[in-house]
Amino acid sequence: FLPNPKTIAIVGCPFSGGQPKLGVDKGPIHLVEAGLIEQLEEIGWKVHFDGHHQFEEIHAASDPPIKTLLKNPRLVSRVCESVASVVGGHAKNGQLPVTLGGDHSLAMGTVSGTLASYPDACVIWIDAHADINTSKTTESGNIHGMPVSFLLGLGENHPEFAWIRPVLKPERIVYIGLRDIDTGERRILRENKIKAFSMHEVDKYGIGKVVEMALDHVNPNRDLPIHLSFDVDALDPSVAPSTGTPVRGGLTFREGHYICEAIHETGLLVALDLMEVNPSLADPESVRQTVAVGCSLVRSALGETLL
Ligand SMILES: N[C@@H](CSCCS(N)(=O)=O)C(=O)O
Ligand SMILES: [Mn+2]
Ligand SMILES: [Mn+2]
Ligand SMILES: [Mn+2]
Repeated sequence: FLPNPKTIAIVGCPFSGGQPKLGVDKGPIHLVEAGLIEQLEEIGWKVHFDGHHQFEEIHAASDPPIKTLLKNPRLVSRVCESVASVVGGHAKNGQLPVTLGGDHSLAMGTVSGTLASYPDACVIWIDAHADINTSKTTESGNIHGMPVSFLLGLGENHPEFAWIRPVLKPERIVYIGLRDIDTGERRILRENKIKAFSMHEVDKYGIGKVVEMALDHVNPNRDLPIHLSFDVDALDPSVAPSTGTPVRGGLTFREGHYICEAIHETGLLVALDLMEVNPSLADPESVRQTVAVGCSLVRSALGETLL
C-alpha cells in the first residue's frame, strides 16, 4: 500500500452542533478566505474545493437531548453521516480529504469516511482533550467531547447514531498534546490501553521523540495509512487563542508544525482534519493569528518545508 494522492479535496464543514459556542461554524470560510487553497496550489497540489457543505437545520423541538444530556444528537449524527460519505467518496477517488471545521464532533464522520476506504488506517489525534467521553461519562453533554468513543464503539448504543460502526480499534489511535482529561475519560483510556502522549511526555522527551514513539505504537512498520485529526486547541492559547476550549500549557508553534512535518515525511497521510477554529472568540488580530496558524499547519502536513 502506498497512497500518493495528487489532489486535495477541501471539505468545508461549517458546523457547531457538537458544542455550545457560536462561531466555530465560521472556521472554514475564514481558512479559505485566508488563502488556504492558493497556498496549497503554491506547494504543488491540485485542489478540488467542494464548497462549504450546507447542513440543513433540525429544530431543537424535534431534537431533544438524549437522557436530557447529549445535545443536538440527531443533528450531529446526520451531519457526521453526510461528512462520512463526502470524505469517504474523496478518499475512494484517490484524493486527500482536508476537512476544515467546525467542531471536533465532525471527526465521527471524517474518520468513518477514511476507514471506509482505508480500513487499516491509524488515527493520530492532536488535542488538549481526549474527546472520548461516552453518554455515561460526559459532564457537559457536548458531543465534540465524544467522537472517539463512538468510533471505538464504546458505551451504550444510541439509535440516533446507529449508522456509526465501531471501525476503529484502540491500538490504532494515539494522542499527542493531552492536558485536560475528564475522570471518566482517564478510566476509558486506561481500560482500553489507549496510548496517549500528554504535555508531560512532550516536555520529558521532546516532540521529535514523542512523534517517533507515537508512530512506533500505531504504525510500527510505517506501512499503514494515517488519518491526522488536528484540534487547534492542542496548541498553547498564546499560539491559537480563538478556539472554544482553550487550555494553558499547550504545544508551541514549532511543536505543532513539527508533528505535521513529521507525518508528511512518512508519505502515509491519507486524510487531515483541522478542527475547532472559532473566529468569533477573540480580537481581530488574535483571530487572524489563529486562522493563519491553521493554514500553516495544513501546509506543513501537506509538504511545505522550512528549507
Ligand atoms: N472533556 C470536555 C471538554 S471536550 C473539548 C472538545 S474539543 N473537540 O477537544 O474541543 C467535555 O467532554 O465536554
Ligand atoms: Mn467533490
Ligand atoms: Mn478535540
Ligand atoms: Mn480540544
